[in-house]
Amino acid sequence: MKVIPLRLAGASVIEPIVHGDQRGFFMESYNQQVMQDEGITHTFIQDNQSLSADAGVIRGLHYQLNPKAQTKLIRVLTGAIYDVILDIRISSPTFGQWMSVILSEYNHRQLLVPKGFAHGFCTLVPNTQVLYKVDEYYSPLHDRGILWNDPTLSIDWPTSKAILSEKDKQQPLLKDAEINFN
Ligand SMILES: Cc1cn([C@H]2C[C@H](O)[C@@H](COP(=O)(O)OP(=O)(O)O[C@H]3O[C@H](C)C(=O)[C@H](O)[C@H]3O)O2)c(=O)[nH]c1=O
Repeated sequence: MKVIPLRLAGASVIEPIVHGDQRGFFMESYNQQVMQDEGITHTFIQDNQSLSADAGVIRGLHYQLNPKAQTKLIRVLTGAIYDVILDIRISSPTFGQWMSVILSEYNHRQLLVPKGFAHGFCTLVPNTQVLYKVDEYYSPLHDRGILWNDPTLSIDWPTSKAILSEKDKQQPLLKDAEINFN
């Protein structure tokens, strides 16, 4: 497994070892000991899965407030996503900065998103299934979001049609969002 630190401190791309043969492939999509050996010591306690039926579905930008903030380990089972993370750690030198990574069933890449980041993705193909591990349970009371097309962020989402939940259509701008990350 290869861990590639990203320019937003704490975030990494993880590239698992893929064993291909004439049947297809096998990979250990998650191995706690291997992760710990790479310094990724989170204890993930919940697995999530979403299916997006169409390309252009945008889910996010979401986060949970402290003390229920979540580290997320994201991968794509089928399809492909343009995954976006936004640094919302108030004292971070990269506060308000975002970056994107393509995760797909073909590149097998995973994205480690630390606490203190808002997360979202845009599907690139129909029937995209995203799996992700989190190290804190879902807490609706602590669930927050930031508007996907906040003009101060100028996230260049790869879609002109943005299929959104009603909740995500009404998320606050970053300047109005409730944030409690140092
Ligand atoms: C996140 C979550 C949601 N739910 C319920 C709440 C709603 O009734 C339903 C759909 O939730 P939501 O619309 O928030 O799902 P997404 O828009 O896919 O949001 C997720 O995808 C973005 C990209 C993220 O990074 C977040 O982790 C997560 O919020 O599932 C649960 O029961 N447990 C959970 O852990």
